[in-house]
Amino acid sequence: MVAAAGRSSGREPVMGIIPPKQTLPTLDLARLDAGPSERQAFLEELRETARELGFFYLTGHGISPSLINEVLTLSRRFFDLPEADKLSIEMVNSPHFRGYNRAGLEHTRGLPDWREQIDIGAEREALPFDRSAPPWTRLQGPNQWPAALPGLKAPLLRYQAEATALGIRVTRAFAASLGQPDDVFEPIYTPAPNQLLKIIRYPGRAEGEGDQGVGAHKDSGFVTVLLQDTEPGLQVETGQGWIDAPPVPGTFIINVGELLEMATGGYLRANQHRVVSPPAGKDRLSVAFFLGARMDSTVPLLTLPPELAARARGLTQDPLNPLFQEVAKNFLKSRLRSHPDVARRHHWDLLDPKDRQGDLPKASAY
Ligand SMILES: O=C(O)CCC(=O)C(=O)O
Ligand SMILES: [Fe+2]
Repeated sequence: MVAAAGRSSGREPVMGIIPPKQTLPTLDLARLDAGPSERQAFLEELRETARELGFFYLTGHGISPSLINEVLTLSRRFFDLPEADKLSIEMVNSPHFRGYNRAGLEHTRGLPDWREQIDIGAEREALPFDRSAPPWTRLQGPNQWPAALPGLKAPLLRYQAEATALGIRVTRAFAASLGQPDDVFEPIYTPAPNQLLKIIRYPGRAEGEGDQGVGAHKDSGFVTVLLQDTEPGLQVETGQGWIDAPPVPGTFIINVGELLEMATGGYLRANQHRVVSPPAGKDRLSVAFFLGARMDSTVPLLTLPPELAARARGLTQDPLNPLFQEVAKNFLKSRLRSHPDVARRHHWDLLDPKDRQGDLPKASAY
C-alpha cells in the first residue's frame, strides 16, 4: 500500500479511468462571503474535496503575507541558534509538553522521525497541580520561550491566534456543508479550543540514513493549518498512491483531523500523510497549527441529512490507535506516547507500571 517516497504506487494507468490527480485541489475561502450561490458552490466543493482527499490548498484566507514571512524568518532564526540555547527550552522541563525537541526523539511506525521542533500551546497559567484532578488539567500552562530570541513570542502568539480563527472559520464551513448549523461544534471549542502550534525543521538527508521526516499518520483534531517554507517534502495518500503537496506561495494546506472524521461518521476523511526528508545539503521548515476541541469536551456524533449519511464511510478503528470520543483521552494518550521522557519525569502516575522505569520506551509521534 505504501509506495516508495516521491513516486506513485506504480500501478499502470487504466484506459477510460480518470488519471490520478497529481496535486491537491485549491479552494478559495473568500467564496464563502461572495453571495448565496457562490457560497453554496464553495461549500459543496469543500465537502466533496474533504470527503475524497481530506487535504487541499486554501487561498483567500486573510492572514497577511507580512505575518507569514515574519513567522518563517523567526522560525529559521530559532533553529539557527546554538544548540545550548535551543536545549534551554527542552520539552522535558515542561509538565505541559511545551518546548523544544531534538531530531530523532520521536518515532512513527518504529522509525525515527528526522525533525527538530518547538511545541507551543495556548499561553495560560498552569492550573494547580493535583494528581487526583482530571489528568488533562496538567496540560494547561505557560510555553517555554528562548531567552536568546526575545522577539519570538509575540509574533508566534499572534500567528497562533490568527490560525485559530481561520481553523474555526473552516470548521464552521464544514458544519454548514454537512447541513448542520454553522455553530454545531461551538460547544466544544468555546470559550477556548485546544491550540497546538508546531514549528518544525527537517534537516537534509544524511549519508546512509533513512528519508523519514515524519512517518505516515493522521492528525487528530478538527483541522490542521499548515504553512510550508519553500522546500517540498509533504506527501498525501490517495487511491492512486502518494502524491506530493509542495509549497504554493500565499496558500495554506488544510487537512481534516480525526475529530471531524469521527463526528461525521467517516463522511469527512482524516487522511494519511508523511514528510520525506529533503536531500543532503537542504532543509525544510514548516509551521503546523492543530485546532482541537476543549480538553473537557466530548465529540458529538452528527446526524447527517439522509443523502449525505448514505455516503458516509463509517469509522474504522485501528486497534493500535483506538479513538475515543472524549477529547482529553485522545490528546493525553498521544502526548504521553510521543514524549516518554516528559511522561516519566512529570506524569509517572499516568503510565503503565512497566513503563515507569528501565529503558525509556520509544517515543512515537502519532
Ligand atoms: O511538516 C509538514 O509539512 C507536516 C507535518 C505533520 O504532518 C505533522 O506534524 O502532523
Ligand atoms: Fe500531520
